[in-house]
Amino acid sequence: VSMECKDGYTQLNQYRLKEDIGQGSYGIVKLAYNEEDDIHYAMKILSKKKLMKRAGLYGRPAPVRFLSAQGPAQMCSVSGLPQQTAAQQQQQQPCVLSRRPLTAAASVGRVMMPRSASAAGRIPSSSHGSRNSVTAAWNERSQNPMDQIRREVAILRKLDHPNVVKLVEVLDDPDDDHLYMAFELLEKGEILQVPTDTPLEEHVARAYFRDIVLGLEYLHFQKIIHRDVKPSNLLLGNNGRVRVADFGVCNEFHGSDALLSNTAGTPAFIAPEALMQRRGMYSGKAADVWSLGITLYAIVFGDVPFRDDNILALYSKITSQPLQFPSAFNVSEDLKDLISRMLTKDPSLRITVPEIKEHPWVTS
Ligand SMILES: COc1ccc(C(=O)/C=C\Nc2cc(OC)c(C(=O)O)cc2Cl)cc1
Repeated sequence: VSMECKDGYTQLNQYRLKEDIGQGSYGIVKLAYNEEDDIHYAMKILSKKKLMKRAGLYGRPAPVRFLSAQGPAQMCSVSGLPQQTAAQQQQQQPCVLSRRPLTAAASVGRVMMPRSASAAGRIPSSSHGSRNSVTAAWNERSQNPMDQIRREVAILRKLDHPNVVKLVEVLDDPDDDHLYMAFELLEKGEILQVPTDTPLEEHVARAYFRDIVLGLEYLHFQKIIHRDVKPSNLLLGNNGRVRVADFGVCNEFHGSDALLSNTAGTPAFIAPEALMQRRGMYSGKAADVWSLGITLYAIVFGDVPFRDDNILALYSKITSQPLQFPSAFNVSEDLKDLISRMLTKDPSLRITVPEIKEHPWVTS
């Protein structure tokens, strides 16, 4: 992997890295021009050091930071959480968990709550929320983040479906702190930035939704739970087709469903059963359906159904607040019926992917 600068651009083997086109808890995504085939790709760039720090396995633990698209990262004291603006919450910007106990789950962006964290977000004193809770979370998935990345790459390599992103190449130079993942470029990017005053019309939402359901059905068939379905992980190509992206917190399972116990994903999209006080194991497939329901609601109404600047209030709404539709929108009864069935709080009563495929709104 040779890195050099050519008139301001970074050259990475045959790829010329250009502007940033994506950003998230994982790192950044840059537009990359491949000089060998004269084609543009999406180059996801991960920092190994950052990954190791996040897992508390490398040097000083990363401080708890809230990276928001707007302002600079603000340090937050462990005792209290900074009030996140709703927009920041929606920016789904990441929060980096440190080894130190969090009084409440970080409200913005994707969180990996150690198994021991209760819905209150407070990590019970018994676990001290120190290394053991973070490594408890990682143990659930793997000993260290490089294994996690290797698993993510192994999963991506085996996936081949029109509604799942296509990993083309991985560039990993042991001497370079960065890991590069080249994906086929989906030229139009995220299907919708939420919140927005200009949500999708029903027929557009239906076309995208059909693609996403087929992608999710394929993942579940491949025994993978995505665990972070949300608009920013749904990418649109010039051909009008949508692909599911970002397998950074996905789970592989054996048998007919994953039985999950930790909490992962983006707060506004996390299923109620994953947040219950005395939660047992819960179905991975049903939790993906919930996130898909929040996503469908958001692309049609322009915002998520449950939102609060305070993470604990948000979790309380997700688990207890009845679903409401904004009266200002005139959407079909079929669509409201489908969303209601996907956002049924009891996972055992929630609609399943096969049933979604047969729903009148999807087939109409
Ligand atoms: C406006 O034009 C735009 C065209 C393309 C993009 C774009 O591609 C953004 C993110 N891309 C990705 C992110 C991923 O994870 C977080 C993964 C993955 O790990 O699966 C794969 C891809 Cl491709 C953005 C704007």
